[in-house]
Amino acid sequence: MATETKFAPGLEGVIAAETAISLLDTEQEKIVIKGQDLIELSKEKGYLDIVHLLLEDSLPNDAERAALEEKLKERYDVPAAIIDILKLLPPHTHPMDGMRTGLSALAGYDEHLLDRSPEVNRDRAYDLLAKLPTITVNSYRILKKQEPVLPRKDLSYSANFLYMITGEVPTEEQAKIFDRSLLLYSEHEMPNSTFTARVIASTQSDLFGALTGAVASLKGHLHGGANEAVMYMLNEVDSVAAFEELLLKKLQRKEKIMGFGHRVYMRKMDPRALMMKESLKKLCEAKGDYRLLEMCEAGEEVMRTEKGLYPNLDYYAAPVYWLLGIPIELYTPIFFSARTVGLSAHVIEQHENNRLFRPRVHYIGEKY
Ligand SMILES: CC(=O)SCCNC(=O)CCNC(=O)[C@H](O)C(C)(C)COP(=O)(O)OP(=O)(O)OC[C@H]1O[C@@H](n2cnc3c(N)ncnc32)[C@H](O)[C@@H]1OP(=O)(O)O
Ligand SMILES: O=C([O-])CC(=O)C(=O)O
Repeated sequence: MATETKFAPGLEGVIAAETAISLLDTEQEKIVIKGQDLIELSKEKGYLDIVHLLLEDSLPNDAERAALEEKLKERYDVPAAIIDILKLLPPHTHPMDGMRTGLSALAGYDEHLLDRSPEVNRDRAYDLLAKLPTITVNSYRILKKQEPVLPRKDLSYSANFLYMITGEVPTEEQAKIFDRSLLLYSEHEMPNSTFTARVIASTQSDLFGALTGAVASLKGHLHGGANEAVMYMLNEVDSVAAFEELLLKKLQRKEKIMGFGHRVYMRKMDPRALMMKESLKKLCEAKGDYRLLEMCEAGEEVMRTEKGLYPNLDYYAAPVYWLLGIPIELYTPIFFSARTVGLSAHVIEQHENNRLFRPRVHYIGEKY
C-alpha cells in the first residue's frame, strides 16, 4: 500500500491539511489570509489587525484593536524563573535556542495544559504574543551579559518590541517599518515550521510543545534562519561589485544563496519581499546612504540572470533589520515572534478537527 502512493521528495505539492486560515494563491498571485490579501492589508493595516484577523476571524475596529493591545500589555510580564533559566544557558547559546527554552518552560505555568479547547488555546496564544518579545530580547541580552530589559507599556506593541531590542524609543517611521515586517512574517500557509507544529499538535500535544518544535524548524537556514545568513553574507563585502563577485563565486561552488528561491514562488518574487524592499528604500533615504539597497538590487540581478531565481522575504528583511539597528542574532527570533500568531491559529485549527499525522515510507533498504 505504501509503495502504491507516489513518493514526493520534500512532500512537494502534497496537500497536508484542510485549512481556513491561509493560502498561497499562485494563480491570483495573492497571499490569502482568512479571505483577505496580506499584501493589500500591509498597506493599510498593522500587525495587531492581523493578529485579530487570525485569532478572532475579523479585522478589528479601533476599540477592538485598542482592547487587544491592552490585553497584551497586561500580560507582558514574564515569570522571573524564566529569566533565571535563560541566565543558566552557556554564553554561546543562540537567542533562537534561548527563546525555544523559554517558550518550552512556559508550559509549566499553564494550569490548564490539558485543555485544548479553542478558547483556552486562543488565550494561550495571546499570552505567548505578549511574552515572547520580552523572552526573545532578554535571551539575547542575558547571553551578552547585559541586564534584562523590561517592556514599556506607554509604547505601542511593536514600538516596545523595537525599543527593547535597541534600547532607544523608535521614531514613528521606524516603528511602522518594524510593525510591517511583523505583519509580513505573521502567517504563510504551510511552511516547514507550521507543518511541524501541526504534526506535533495532531498527537493532542499542547500549544507550547507544538510551538517549541516550530522554533527548531524555523531556525534552519533553509527556512527562517536565512534572514540572519543573508546579513552575514552582505557584511562579507562593502560594495556592489564585491557583492556581485561574491555571489558568482558562491554559485560557481554550487552553494545555495540565502534569501533566494522558495518552494512555492520559485520563479517569481515573493510579494512580501517587494514590500520589504520598499521599507529598505525608506530607511536608505532617511540615512542618505543607498549602499545596502544597491547591493541587494545587484544581487537580485545576478540571481535572476544566472539562476532565474528571485528574492524571498528574508532577503530584504535582513538589510531592513540592519538599518533599524537590530543585532543579527535576533532576526530569526523576531520572525518567530511574529509567526507565533499564525502558528497558534494552525494549532487551534488542528486541535479542532484532528486526525493524527502518520504517513508511510517508500522502503529502499534490503529485502528480508
Ligand atoms: C521566509 C522563508 O522561510 S523563505 C525561505 C528562506 N530560505 C532561503 O532563502 C534559503 C535559500 N533557498 C533555498 O535553499 C531553496 O530555494 C528553498 C529551501 C527555499 C526551497 O527549496 P526547494 O523547493 O526544495 O528547491 P531546491 O532546493 O530543490 O532547488 C531547486 C533548484 O533551484 C536551485 N536553488 C534553489 N534555491 C537556490 C538558492 N537560494 N541558491 C542557489 N540555487 C538555488 C537548487 O540548487 C536546485 O537546482 P538544481 O535543480 O539545478 O539542483
Ligand atoms: O512558506 C515557506 O515555505 C517559507 C516562508 O516563506 C515563510 O514561512 O514565511
